Amino acid sequence: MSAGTTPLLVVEGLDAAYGRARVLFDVSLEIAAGEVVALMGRNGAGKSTTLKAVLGLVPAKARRLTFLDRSIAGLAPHRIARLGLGWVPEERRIFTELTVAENLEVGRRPAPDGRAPWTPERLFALFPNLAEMRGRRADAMSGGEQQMLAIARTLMGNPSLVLLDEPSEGLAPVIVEQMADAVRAMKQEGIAVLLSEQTAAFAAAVSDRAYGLARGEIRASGTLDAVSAALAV
Ligand SMILES: Nc1ncnc2c1ncn2[C@@H]1O[C@H](COP(=O)(O)OP(=O)(O)OP(=O)(O)O)[C@@H](O)[C@H]1O
Repeated sequence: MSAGTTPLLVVEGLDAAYGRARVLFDVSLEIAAGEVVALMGRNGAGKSTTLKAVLGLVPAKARRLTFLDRSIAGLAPHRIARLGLGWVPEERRIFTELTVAENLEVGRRPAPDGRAPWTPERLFALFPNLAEMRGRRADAMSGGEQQMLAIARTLMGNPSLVLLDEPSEGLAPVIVEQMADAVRAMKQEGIAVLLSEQTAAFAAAVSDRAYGLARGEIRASGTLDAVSAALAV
C-alpha cells in the first residue's frame, strides 16, 4: 500500500478452521481505498476461506479485523455488507429464475457514504452486454454473463470494497477480457477490489499488487511478478 493512503480493510493475524482442521494461519493483509489487490494461490490454498472469514461466514479469529476503521469481528454478515463490503462468491448466487433487471433490483441498497448510488442504467453503461439482455432470465445466460450479473448485482449494494472470488475461473478468453474491463471500470469508479486467483495472467492484467497464499499462510506480497515467482517455488 502506498504511503499516506487510508486502509479500508485491515486483516491482522487471521486464523480459521473447519471443525478441527485449521485452514488459515496468521493471515495479514491490507487494502486501501481504490486499490485492486490479488490474493494468489493454488487450489485449496485458502483464498475463498480468507474472503469468507473476513465476511464472518466461517469461524475465525483475528488480532485485528477492521473495515473503515471499525471492528467487524463477530458482526453478522449482512451488517458487514451494509457497511459497504461487497462479495461475489465463486458460485455466483444469482437468482436464476429472475431476469437481469430483477436480479439488480434485489441487490439495491442505499449508498452508505453519500456517493451517487448505482442504478441499473449506470451499470448497463458499464456492462453493455447486460443491457442487451435486461429482460432475460438468468438461467438463459452463459456462465460469463452470469458472472457479470453477479458483479453488477453486488455493485447495486454500493460497496466501497468488493471481494471477488476467482472471477475468471472457467470463463472463455473473450469473457475473461470483459471481466478484466469490468474490474478496471470498478477501479475507475473508486471501488477497491480484493480478488482471489489461481492464475497469474488475469491478476496481472488488473491488479496493483498481490499477496501469495500457500497452505493457509501468506508467503509473499508485493508485485504480481514477485508473488508469482515466490509461489512457484
Ligand atoms: N466447508 C469446508 N469444510 C471443510 N474443509 C473445507 C471447507 N471449505 C474448504 N475447506 C478446505 O480448506 C482448505 C482451503 O480451501 P479454500 O476453498 O479456502 O481454498 P482456495 O484457495 O479458495 O481454493 P479453491 O480454488 O479450491 O477455491 C482446503 O484444504 C479445503 O479442502
